This record gives sequence, C-alpha cells and structure tokens, in this order.
Amino acid sequence: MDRLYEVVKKIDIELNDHQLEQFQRYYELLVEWNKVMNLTAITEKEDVIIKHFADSLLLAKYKKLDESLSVIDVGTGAGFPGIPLKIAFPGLKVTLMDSLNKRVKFLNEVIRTLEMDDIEAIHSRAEDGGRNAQYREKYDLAVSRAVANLSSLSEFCMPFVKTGGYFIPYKASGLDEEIHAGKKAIRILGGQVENIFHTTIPDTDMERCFVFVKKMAATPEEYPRKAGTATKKPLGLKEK
Ligand SMILES: C[S@@+](CC[C@H](N)C(=O)[O-])C[C@H]1O[C@@H](n2cnc3c(N)ncnc32)[C@H](O)[C@@H]1O
Repeated sequence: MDRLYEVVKKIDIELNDHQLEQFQRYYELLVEWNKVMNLTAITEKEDVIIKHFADSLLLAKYKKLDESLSVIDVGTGAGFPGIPLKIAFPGLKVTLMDSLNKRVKFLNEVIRTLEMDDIEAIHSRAEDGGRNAQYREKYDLAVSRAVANLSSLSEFCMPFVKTGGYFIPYKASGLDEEIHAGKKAIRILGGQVENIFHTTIPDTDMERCFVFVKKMAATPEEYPRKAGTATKKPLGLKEK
C-alpha cells in the first residue's frame, strides 16, 4: 500500500502501518468476495487504490474528520466511501447502509476482519431507514457516492442529518445538469447549498465534486416518500 500512502500524503493524510495493513486486508477481501458476488468492476490494485480508496478520502481536503462525528454512508455498496474514511479517521462513528443484503454481509466480514469499533452495516433502503426513529436526524454527516442524482439523493440522505449537520454527496463533474432541481429539493428538505468544491485525485486527472449541504431545519415529516418515489418523481422537477 506504498502507493496509497504517497497519494493521500498529498492531501495531508498520513496513514500509519496499522492503517495501511487494514487497507491491504480490505483490498484482499474485496477481490476474494468479488469472485462470488458483484461488488465492484474495479479490481486492479492500482485502480482500487486510486478510484476507491484515495477518492473516498478526498473529502478530508475540505472537511475536518479527525473528531468523533457520526457519519452515515447511504448506498455504500462495497463500503465506499465509508470504510476508507473509518480506517483513516478511526474516531468517526460510522453507519454503512445498503439495500442489498449480500453487500451488507461482505461489509460485516470486513468490519470483523479489520477489528473496527463504532461501525455498523445496516441492510435497509434509505427511504425506510430515513423514517426509522433510530436513524432519523441522528447524524452529523451523511455522505454518498454513485447512488442517484442530486435531487433523489437529497431525499435519501437529508432525513438522516441533524439540524446543523451536513449532507455531502460525492459527485461527478457534470453537476450543472442536476444542480437546479437538486437545490430546490434540498430547500424542501430543510437544507441549503453552502459550497461546491471541485478537485482531482492527486497524480491523476480524475475529477471529483463535493456539494456541501447544510441542514438548516428539520426535514418535513412527509419525507422521505415511500420507497421508489424519490427516484421516479425527483423533488424539484416539474411533473410532465
Ligand atoms: C453504484 S453502487 C455505489 C456503491 C458505492 N457507494 C461506491 O461508490 O462504490 C450503488 C449502491 O447503492 C445501493 N442503493 C441503491 N438505491 C438504494 C436505496 N434506495 N437505499 C439504499 N441503498 C441503495 C445499491 O444497492 C448499490 O450498492
């Protein structure tokens, strides 16, 4: 994991030997389990280091993470960005949520093998989790990568965030198309876009955008709507 060490050093993250071993073990489990289930299309070590591990950690360039924030990663899949964030910033209290149970089984195996505390993997659709009192408005930070457009994703994620907390989606560079409807949805859900950061993964030309959404007020009770509605009828888009 020398390559990961070098790349993230450029964004001021210094991983110690234990953390590098955890990333190595995580990589091995990912490749091993990927043979029997669909976890990721990316398996070459260099690619996993850059496109999964370093990309997940890029948020630390803009958000202070070395404190005990509660974080939920919605639609985490094989654990991105939640697991790399937890390895690099072990003080975080992390909930990984995904609607596909076999991925949750994999995540539990990673948590067990890496002997991590204060991290749980939950099998739930975001729309159900967001209406469950155990998770609703309980998090300082909600993150999500590659799950839905900004509008639908806001309805998935905003209900989890405490007032004063943040929803920060990992977005691709073509954000302009989604931002208009996204901003409307975010307002309805009690949030406000505070900042948008554009960056690249060090040593590459791979772009990443972070939208910083601050939760200004509680999300109205009717959101999230029942499962499937946020994607079928995204908030902020005019009905045809
Ligand atoms: C393309 S994958 C991205 C996984 C991971 N975040 C990443 O960046 O590699 C999308 C993931 O979101 C999950 N997902 C999709 N809709 C969801 C929902 N409504 N609630 C929870 N998880 C969902 C899928 O099961 C899948 O694992």
